[in-house]
Amino acid sequence: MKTAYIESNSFDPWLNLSIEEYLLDTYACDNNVLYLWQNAHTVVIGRNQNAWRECRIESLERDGGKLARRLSGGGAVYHDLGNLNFTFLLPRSEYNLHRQLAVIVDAVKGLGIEASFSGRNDILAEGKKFSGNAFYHGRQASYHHGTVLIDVDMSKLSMYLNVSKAKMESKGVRSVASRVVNLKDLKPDLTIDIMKRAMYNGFIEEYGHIDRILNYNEIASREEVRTLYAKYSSREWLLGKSPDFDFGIENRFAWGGIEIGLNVRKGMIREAVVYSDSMDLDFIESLRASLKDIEFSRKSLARALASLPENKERADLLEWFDQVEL
Ligand SMILES: Nc1ncnc2c1ncn2[C@@H]1O[C@H](COP(=O)(O)OC(=O)CCCC[C@@H]2CCSS2)[C@@H](O)[C@H]1O
Repeated sequence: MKTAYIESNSFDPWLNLSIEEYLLDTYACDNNVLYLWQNAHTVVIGRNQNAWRECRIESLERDGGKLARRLSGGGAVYHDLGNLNFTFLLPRSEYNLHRQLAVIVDAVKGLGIEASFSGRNDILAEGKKFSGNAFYHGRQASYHHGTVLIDVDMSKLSMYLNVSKAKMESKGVRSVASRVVNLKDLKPDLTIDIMKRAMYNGFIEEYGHIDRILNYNEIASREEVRTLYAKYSSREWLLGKSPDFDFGIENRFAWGGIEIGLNVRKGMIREAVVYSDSMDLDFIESLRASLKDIEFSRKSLARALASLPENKERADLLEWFDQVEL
C-alpha cells in the first residue's frame, strides 16, 4: 500500500475539516495517509451533538472563535494552537485501530512520556487524558482522528465547553480541566514541532517510507473542497434544526449520553431528533429513522427499538423507554 503525508498550513477548522473529508473520498481509497493539522480557537462538536448544549457558542464567537462540527461521533473538544490534530485516512481494509494508536502512543513514549489507550477513545498519561480520538467509516475509506494536548489554554477549554454534570460524574471528575493534561506539563521542552516530527517518524516506522507529500494549498483550491467548505461553514450543518420539541427525554449510559426530541402531531411522531456523543454513528442514525412516522405510544416505541440491531445501546434504551413517562 502506498503512503502519503500532508500537513495543513491553515488554522481554519472549516477548511481543515473540508480537506479531511476530501482526502477520505480521494487519496485514502488507495493510500495510507497521515494528515497533521491545527485549529485556532475552536470548539469541535461530534456529528450528532446539540451545539447549543455542548458549547458556549455566543461567547466563543464573540471572542473570535469558531464552532465546527465533524463527521465522526463522540463529544465536544476545544482546540487552540497548543493542540495538534492527527488523522489517519486509509482504505477500509487497511483500517486497524491498534496499528494507528501504536503510532501515537509510541511517538509519545519515544519522547519519554508513558502513555496508554483507555476506555472508548482516550489516550492517557499519568491517568489523565491528553488525546481524544474519534472514527468515521466511509464507503471505501475510513478515518481515525484525534487531538494531542501540548500547551492548550485550559481556562479557555473549561470556559467554552459546556460539559454536563452527568458526564463529569460518569468520568469520576469534578471539573472539565481536572480530567485533561497538557503534555508540556510532563515534559517542559516539548513543542508542537517536536510532536509533529515524532508522529511523522512513527508513521514511517509503522507504514514504511512516504511515497508522496501532498500539497495543501493546491488541494485547498480544488472545486470539491470549496463545496465541502460551504457545508462545514453553514449554520445548517453547525446548528441543525432548532431543538423545539413537544416531547424530550435524556439519559446517560456507559456508552454515552443521549437526548431524544420528538414532534408529535395527532398521536404520530412526525419528526425525531437524536443528540448523542455515542461513537456508534450507524446506531444513532437508525434509531432516529426508526422513531419517525410511528405512533407515539410506549408499545410502538418499544417496537421501533426492537427493530434495531441487538447491542448494549439497544438494551439500555429498551429498559429506559419502559420506565419513561409519556
Ligand atoms: N483538545 C482536547 N484534547 C483532549 N481532550 C479534550 C480536548 N478538549 C477537551 N477535552 C476533554 O475531552 C472531553 C470530551 O471527550 P469525549 O470522549 O466526549 O470526546 C472526544 O474526546 C472527541 C475527540 C474528537 C477528536 C477530533 C479530532 C480532530 S477534530 S476533533 C471534554 O469534556 C474534555 O474533558
